Amino acid sequence: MSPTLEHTLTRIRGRDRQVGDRARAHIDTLTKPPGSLGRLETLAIELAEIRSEAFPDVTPPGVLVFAADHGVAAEGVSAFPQEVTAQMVANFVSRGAAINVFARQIDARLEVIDVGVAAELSGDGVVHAKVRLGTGNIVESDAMTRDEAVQAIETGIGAAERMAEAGCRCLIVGEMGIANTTASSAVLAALTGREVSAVIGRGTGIAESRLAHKQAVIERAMEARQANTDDAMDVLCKLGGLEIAAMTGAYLGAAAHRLPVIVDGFIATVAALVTCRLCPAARDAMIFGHRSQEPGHGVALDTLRARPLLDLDLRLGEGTGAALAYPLLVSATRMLADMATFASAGIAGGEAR
Ligand SMILES: O=C(O)c1ccc[n+]([C@@H]2O[C@H](COP(=O)([O-])O)[C@@H](O)[C@H]2O)c1
Ligand SMILES: Cc1cc2nc[nH]c2cc1C
Repeated sequence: MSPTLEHTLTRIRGRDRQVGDRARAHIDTLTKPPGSLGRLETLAIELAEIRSEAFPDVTPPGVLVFAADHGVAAEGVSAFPQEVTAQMVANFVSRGAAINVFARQIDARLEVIDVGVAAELSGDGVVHAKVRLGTGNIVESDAMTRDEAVQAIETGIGAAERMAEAGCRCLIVGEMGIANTTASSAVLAALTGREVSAVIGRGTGIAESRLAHKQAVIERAMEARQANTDDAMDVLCKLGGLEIAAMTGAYLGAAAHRLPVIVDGFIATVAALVTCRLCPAARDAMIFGHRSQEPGHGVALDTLRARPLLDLDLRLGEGTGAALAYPLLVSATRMLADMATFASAGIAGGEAR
């Protein structure tokens, strides 16, 4: 049994600033001009604060990929058919997807979790936690009920908990779901009050000429669903997705376990925004891996006051951008733990000290 959402929310504390101060003081004794390692220094301090350890360790990492389908795919909002979600899950299982390659590169434990793929999947290599066969088409009905959203969130919490119990010290969270940029844009527009035109993009690569159709679909869905924009849970249920809900749970579970969690691209960041509206303290465990090409990602990042580590023009999802950013976290912790100090190396301090 996964821990409940209610219980997990009570366990989330913010960062440990005292430990951060100790890490900062130590960094200022290391053999380099003060501040010269720039954002690697702030990253090391953030990791110390999240882990509540002056010398944090982020190895080994764990990768969670949540897969689900979206009824709104029927409106022709993606460049790919819905079956691709299930087909990509099979690709994750046979270890051929980009996230498999990058997860191997960083020696990560990887779990693929079916929270709502619109096909019966069987066999090993997938965690079977299907809540339903895809969401409702948000133009016609709510995406899911509140009970279904809570079930998906608790699946995410349970997955983060398994990674913590397996000894993972950092989490990477990704997703797969045809049409999920449509659901994510709808959630983002509802939660920020921004125009739909400011938060949409080409997703898997729809033609520029189909963007107006995608915008109209989202506007119709928002008009029909009338979500309470002050209630992130209502927005998630009416306009969101099962993998978005599960990612929300994984972020909450990570925060409850003091696991730094690297947020991936557009969909993952919209899930991070839902998470922070449900539990503002969960923001403290998040490190933002990269800036996706999807235009709405900038809006989501700005809303969360987040500055991602990388900007590589990615727009894949699966957790790939987060996995690519992970080695920087390792470098930050190694810098903190392994560099010589001015005193130990017998090097004269400069004026700036
Ligand atoms: O992570 C991103 O920023 C990102 C941007 C565009 C597309 N994606 C991926 O593409 C799929 C959604 O695109 P679409 O066009 O079907 O809505 C889904 O499987 C995502 O993982 C992911
Ligand atoms: C092939 C393919 C791989 C993906 N991985 C994440 N989203 C995806 C969408 C498509 C279409």
